[in-house]
Amino acid sequence: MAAILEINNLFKSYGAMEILKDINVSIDEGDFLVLVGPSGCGKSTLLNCIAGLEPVNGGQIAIGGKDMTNVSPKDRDIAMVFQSYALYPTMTVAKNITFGMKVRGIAQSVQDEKLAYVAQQLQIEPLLKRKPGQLSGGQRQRVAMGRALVRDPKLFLFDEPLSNLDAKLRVEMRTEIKALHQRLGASMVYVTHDQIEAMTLATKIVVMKAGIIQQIGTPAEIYNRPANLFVADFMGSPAMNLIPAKARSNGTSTEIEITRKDGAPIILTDTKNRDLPEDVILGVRPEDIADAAARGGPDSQEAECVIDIVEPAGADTFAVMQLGGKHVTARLHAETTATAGVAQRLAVDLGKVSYFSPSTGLRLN
Ligand SMILES: Nc1ncnc2c1ncn2[C@@H]1O[C@H](COP(=O)(O)OP(=O)(O)OP(=O)(O)O)[C@@H](O)[C@H]1O
Repeated sequence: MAAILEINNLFKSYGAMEILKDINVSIDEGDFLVLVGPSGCGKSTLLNCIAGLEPVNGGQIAIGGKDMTNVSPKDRDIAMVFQSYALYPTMTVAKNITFGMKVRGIAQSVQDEKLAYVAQQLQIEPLLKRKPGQLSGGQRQRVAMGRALVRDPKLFLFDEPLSNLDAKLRVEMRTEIKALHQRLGASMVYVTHDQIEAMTLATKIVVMKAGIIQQIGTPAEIYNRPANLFVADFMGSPAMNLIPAKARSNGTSTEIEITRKDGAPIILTDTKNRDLPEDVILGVRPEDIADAAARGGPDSQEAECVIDIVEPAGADTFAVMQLGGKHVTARLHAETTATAGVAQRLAVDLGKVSYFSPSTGLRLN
């Protein structure tokens, strides 16, 4: 199957400032690609290059198998939904949605048919006669999506479409966008700085930092096997614990030594004989540290540690302790007996940990 979007060796500068550095990404039809990264990493610039709103300084962009690098935005067979909605305030919802078709000279009967279809898909039929000023933020966002949907493009581009909505509505609209993607099977590229949005929506995630792709993968790959310390820290909330440790292999298994706040060592045995250097950063997700009584998989290893802070959060309780000179968070059951200032027996699931090089920051296992 040909890639619906293929970007090769893309470079983009503003003046002397290089913003995108050697970007290579491709997605298949039906993929939901999320570009995620901190503010200023270049994700909107990359989306604008795909849309043709920004010229590139090197490389190629192909959409639907055709080179579009130098093609004007209107001929790229894309539709874009912006954060600001960009609706015409004086037109009704129906006119906002059909205006583009009217400009392109599409027959009235086809316009009516497409309008009815997207209004039904987005459940905005009762709103068609209203003006944008008479809509809530979420309803405006739906209209903006309706305008993109009627184009029936090869590729939908979304630039932080939910960032103007309040927290509750964001979650609702996120679910709607996911459902819409599943119904339509459309190909989408979506920019966000919200790693949870990225995890929940994407079939494929691109994590960016300072104009460079750090990792491309499915949400599970990115979450379970982050390629470097940046991705490990950025994706997941609370973040992955990154604990300085010493590794010693005895030929059949690997001993991992971490230092407690009282200076005493904790030795955990990783049953895999990993080829690790002596100095490593041990990466453990909060949910992979459990109360020893509720220990998880066969690779769990127990240790005792004084808990500094206990934070009940409804379904879970977070316990914070100090290991290897770092604050370490464990996601425990709501019924945990963990108490601040008291030693607790915990189990770490070594089957799920990551190891990173302290010098390069790259994944080792
Ligand atoms: N028109 C422009 N001229 C010069 N520099 C620009 C221009 N547009 C963006 N930049 C710079 O390019 C870098 C990347 O910006 P971009 O908007 O792509 O980042 P982003 O990852 O989308 O961030 P955010 O989430 O804050 O929108 C930033 O340092 C920004 O200041």
